[in-house]
Amino acid sequence: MSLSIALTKGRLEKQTVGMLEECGYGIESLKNKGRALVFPDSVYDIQYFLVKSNDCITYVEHGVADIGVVGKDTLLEGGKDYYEMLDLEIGKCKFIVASLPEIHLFSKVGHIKIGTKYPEVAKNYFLKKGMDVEIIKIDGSVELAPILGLCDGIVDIMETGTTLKENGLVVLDTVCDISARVIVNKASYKLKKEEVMKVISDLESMVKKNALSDQ
Ligand SMILES: Nc1ncnc2c1ncn2[C@@H]1O[C@H](COP(=O)(O)OP(=O)(O)OP(=O)(O)O)[C@@H](O)[C@H]1O
Ligand SMILES: O=P(O)(O)OC[C@H]1O[C@H](OP(=O)(O)OP(=O)(O)O)[C@H](O)[C@@H]1O
Repeated sequence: MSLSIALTKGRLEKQTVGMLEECGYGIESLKNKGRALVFPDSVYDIQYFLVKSNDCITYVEHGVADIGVVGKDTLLEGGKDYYEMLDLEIGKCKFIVASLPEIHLFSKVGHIKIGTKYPEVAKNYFLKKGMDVEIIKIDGSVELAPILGLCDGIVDIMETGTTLKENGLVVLDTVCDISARVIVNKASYKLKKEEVMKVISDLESMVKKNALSDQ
């Protein structure tokens, strides 16, 4: 049976394609892609498509993609109607809480405003802390918001820490680690189990191989 795999384009794309290639998948069309969005595998009966991270979940939940590769950040913020099968241990970064150093966010009295691209993650974090905050949704360059006074602090992704540092912000807490995950449509898991599990186990052996070579 044929498989459809949704890959998140952007930061995760190159490493995901690299892992598939190392597993022996025929991904030449993904490497020389131009403006195409759908790519046939030259070895297996698989088609890949490249989508934005939120859309990856949508395609998998609706069964248009049997399998998806997407960041844990997007999974924590989005829907839940899929199986999360594997941590690819690529695209590693973390969710952090940050602010300007002079804002004592956790001891601040009165109304607290938090800017973020990830309102669900931020809401759940502050709920667990027992803090009542106002969440302000921002679509990008989140570090700008506290500098301009839109909010007191942010919940955002940190990888190297350069963006925070260059904008004079300090990390106050880590919310959780993030990495790319493989998700599977629930019906595909039952109806195409053999094909789906082959992809998962091929990728899993690559994760193990990468972990060994990192030691
Ligand atoms: N420094 C980083 N900043 C953001 N995401 C990162 C970073 N490092 C790894 N990632 C992972 O890469 C995924 C894709 O990020 P990318 O910036 O390519 O797309 P995006 O979050 O949809 O943003 P955009 O809307 O700018 O395309 C994220 O969901 C996250 O899991
Ligand atoms: O710790 P660093 O290595 O500096 O990376 C973190 C930055 O990268 C992401 O932004 P992105 O480049 O995706 O742009 P955006 O803010 O427009 O989403 C994230 O939101 C931080 O701003």
